[in-house]
Amino acid sequence: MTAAGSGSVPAGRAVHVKVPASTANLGPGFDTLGLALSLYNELDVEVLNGPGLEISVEGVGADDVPRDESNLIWRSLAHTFAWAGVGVPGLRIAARDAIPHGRGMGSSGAAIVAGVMAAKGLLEGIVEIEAGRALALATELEGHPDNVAPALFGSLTIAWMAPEGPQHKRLMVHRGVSPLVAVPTATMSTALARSLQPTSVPHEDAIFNVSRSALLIAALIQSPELLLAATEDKLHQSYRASAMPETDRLIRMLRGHGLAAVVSGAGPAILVLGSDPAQRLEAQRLIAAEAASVWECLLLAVDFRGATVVPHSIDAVA
Ligand SMILES: Nc1ncnc2c1ncn2[C@@H]1O[C@H](COP(=O)(O)OP(=O)(O)OP(=O)(O)O)[C@@H](O)[C@H]1O
Ligand SMILES: N[C@@H](CCO)C(=O)O
Repeated sequence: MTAAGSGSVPAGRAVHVKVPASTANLGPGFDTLGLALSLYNELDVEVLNGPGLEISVEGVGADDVPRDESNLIWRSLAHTFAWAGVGVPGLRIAARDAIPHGRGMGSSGAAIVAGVMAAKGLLEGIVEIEAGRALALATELEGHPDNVAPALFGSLTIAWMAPEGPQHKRLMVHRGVSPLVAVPTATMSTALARSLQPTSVPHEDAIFNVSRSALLIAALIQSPELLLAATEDKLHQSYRASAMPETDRLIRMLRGHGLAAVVSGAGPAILVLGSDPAQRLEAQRLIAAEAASVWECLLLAVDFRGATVVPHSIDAVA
């Protein structure tokens, strides 16, 4: 369905977009649960006087990002304009990236959300893009909603697919919950990780994950002391472990010390959900002692705001 908009975006219109990283699954909540984290990609987008596409990228992973129409941010922006029924104008896009690619911190989701939000800002007054539409457009490109929902709305999100499209519920997180993400130098594509999943699982494993997912919501919003039990999983991590053996080994080690460690998204980064700040410092110490050189520990806060877009003066656009 498209919005059949009329009109075009005037030259000189410019927006600034900020999108948080996200960690999906959180153990048992495969393709459903996600948490926004305080690490951000930023973007300036300006409408040119004529046709064209100029993309500049700075920061983490900049060398790997295409500068043409295969760029994920541009594809997402163009997808949103196509839904709006408005032609894409010539654009200058300047990206500053902090979210590492292919680690399980929602870099593709953030790029997609950046494109949707940039389009939303540029189309303001021409075609309005409501929150539910933004989630639908982003999910169409990402394939599953568990990263794009927290990237869009912030905090902890439950996302699910309904006949009318993806839906979400945003929840506040208990203030004791203290995330740490341990990021390795190695990467893992989400597509590869998903290819390792079986098409069906034993009924008892499904029951196991239903119980832990329900418990995990209680642990995250009310009872962080339950996080270790609540982050157990039988739906995805064991099937993917052979593709990321060091991640698997460190998670077992951390969980053996009573810490709620899980694969972050499709990996290979590790998410530790401390029930208080001291727990994640303990996780940081244990990781440094075991695997210092190739793992960077990020002590992050939960982002409660989600993606933002604001008009931007062109004088300030590089
Ligand atoms: N800022 C960006 N600009 C353009 N493309 C990006 C950007 N960030 C990520 N991408 C694209 O997304 C790909 C990584 O997506 P992938 O789903 O494999 O990993 P991820 O999103 O980091 O991890 P996960 O989905 O497990 O959280 C990159 O190889 C690149 O093609
Ligand atoms: N739920 C997704 C998150 C990564 O995009 C997966 O684990 O494949």
